[in-house]
Amino acid sequence: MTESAVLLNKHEVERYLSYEDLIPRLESVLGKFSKRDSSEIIQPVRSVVPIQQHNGFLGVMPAYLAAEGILCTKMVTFYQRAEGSSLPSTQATVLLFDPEHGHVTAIMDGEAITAKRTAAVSAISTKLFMPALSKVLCILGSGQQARSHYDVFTKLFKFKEVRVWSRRREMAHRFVNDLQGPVRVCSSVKEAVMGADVIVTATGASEPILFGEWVKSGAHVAAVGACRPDWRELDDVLMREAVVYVDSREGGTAESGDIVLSGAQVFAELGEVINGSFPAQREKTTVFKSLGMGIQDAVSAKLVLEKWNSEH
Ligand SMILES: NC(=O)C1=CN([C@@H]2O[C@H](COP(=O)(O)OP(=O)(O)OC[C@H]3O[C@@H](n4cnc5c(N)ncnc54)[C@H](O)[C@@H]3O)[C@@H](O)[C@H]2O)C=CC1
Ligand SMILES: O=C([O-])C1=[NH+]CCC1
Repeated sequence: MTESAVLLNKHEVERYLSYEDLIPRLESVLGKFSKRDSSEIIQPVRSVVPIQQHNGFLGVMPAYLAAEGILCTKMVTFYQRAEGSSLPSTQATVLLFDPEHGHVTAIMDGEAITAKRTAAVSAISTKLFMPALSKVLCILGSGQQARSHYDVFTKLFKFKEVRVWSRRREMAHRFVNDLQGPVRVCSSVKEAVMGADVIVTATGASEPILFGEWVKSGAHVAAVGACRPDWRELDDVLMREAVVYVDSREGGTAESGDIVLSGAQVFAELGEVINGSFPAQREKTTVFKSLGMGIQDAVSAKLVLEKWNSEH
């Protein structure tokens, strides 16, 4: 049956996936997921195969959303690349299935889905947790995630200043040269984050780069990197002093070095705030620790296929 599957490349997926359509679908699915009704949503924690010889990992991320009729899996590889490598560190393919009969209905690029849905979920966290009258956005990292976060954050929020730091200054300049709006390149993480209201960490770091002593009280940190239980982006001080939210409690406690190694307590899932079970503690310093979820890929892929169907 796979010969009838729709094949969509990165360019097509990018064209069909808009943040306007994606954000409400993600809010809805995260809220439902956090109710833990297994007759509605089944999504195990990602299975990860380490590729030790090559500093990489293969993750498999299945999800079934019964009410929406979505059966999906993403296969994603993520590698720790040497400085200066031009290869993407995150690459992915998404398969959609017909849940009734089990055949594949679509095979699509997952890089654009991963970039956009991760940034969209961080934007949802930011809408809920950032301090009122936030003025300064800081992005740590200058790769795919940094770019998608810049795009959606500057689209949705009105920051007066945007700063970027990258471990190689020339990469930060390259990042800024590709953008329309003004962005200040900073020479250190400390310079970039001091006084920032919203901080995005989207790096391949495996040791802390963001220290609590630099983070303004009440700021919101959307922490996207360090998706292995022995990797860190944030230090113990930040993790223990902030109110910590996650996308999934199971994912956070299995996969996040920032949570596991700091001993920080998870306050709530993002979906638990969306569905009203837990409050958004906007007045406190908050960390949203994102690991990525199969349900996020599933609703994104379904949206892409719907758009494609509407044109064919
Ligand atoms: N939470 C989620 O759902 C997702 C998380 N990720 C993670 O987000 C991070 C960024 O991913 P991409 O933007 O796709 O990667 P990328 O390779 O496009 O960008 C990585 C950035 O991190 C920087 N970097 C690498 N090693 C570093 C180090 N030791 N210290 C400081 N900076 C370092 C690079 O210079 C680059 O700016 C990765 O850790 C990746 O695994 C990726 C996809 C989804
Ligand atoms: O959710 C995702 O696709 C990933 N999270 C960490 C690396 C890839």
